[in-house]
Amino acid sequence: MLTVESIDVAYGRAQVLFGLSLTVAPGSLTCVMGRNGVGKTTLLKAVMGVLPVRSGRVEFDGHDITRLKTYERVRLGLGYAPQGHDTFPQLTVWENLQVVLEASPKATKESVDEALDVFPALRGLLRNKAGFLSGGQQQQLSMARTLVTRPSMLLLDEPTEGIQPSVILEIEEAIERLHRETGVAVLLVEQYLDLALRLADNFVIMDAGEVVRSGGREDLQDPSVRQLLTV
Ligand SMILES: Nc1ncnc2c1ncn2[C@@H]1O[C@H](COP(=O)(O)OP(=O)(O)OP(=O)(O)O)[C@@H](O)[C@H]1O
Repeated sequence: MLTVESIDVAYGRAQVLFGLSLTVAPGSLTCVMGRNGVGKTTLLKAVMGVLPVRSGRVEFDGHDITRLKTYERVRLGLGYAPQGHDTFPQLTVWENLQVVLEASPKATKESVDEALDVFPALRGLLRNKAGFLSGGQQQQLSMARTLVTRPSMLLLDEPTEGIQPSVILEIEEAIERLHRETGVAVLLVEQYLDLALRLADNFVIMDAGEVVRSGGREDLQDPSVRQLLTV
């Protein structure tokens, strides 16, 4: 469903991704792991079209999306919850969802309801301003907002980053539930090996802008994998 073929991505003169390739199968959950600064966020931004690729190709659901605008990729079924959750802090939870409902052709009142079914804790907070929510609640809102567009594939950038341990489990359960119940494919950037071990069907490990290891969940137990993730 998603094929990234040998992409190079740079910030000005600083190249960050070097001929990176990966595939994500329909309905699967693939975890992208690797030390800080290896290019995980850059990869997601390139897939979403937030950053241009210098060379290589990105294909989604049979479409060559390499040069498409971000909104066109969203229309094709890609959803993106960026690092640091990125909600509108002055708007209420309901208004945050409504923005997407108004802006996305595929969004309907039912898709808002379905998103809230995945994150039921948000139902009691609909009138609260997003800026006053806890980090964990904002993260849930960010993921719910993305679900409103009815994606067939969701890119999640470190949803557990900076979240207190008691809430991490809640977020993990929500990702598991949304993956299982909606069948959406997930490309998840995640630092916690334990969480990846519980959630991932497949994984890739990046180092210095390249994929250096990939495999199925069972391969994550391998000591050489742990070594690639240790600072
Ligand atoms: N806007 C930018 N301009 C220049 N360099 C950048 C920019 N954003 C990121 N970089 C650099 O690109 C490299 C990869 O960054 P990226 O955020 O993709 O890594 P990451 O693996 O997601 O790291 P982390 O786990 O810390 O989020 C880093 O060396 C970073 O300093």
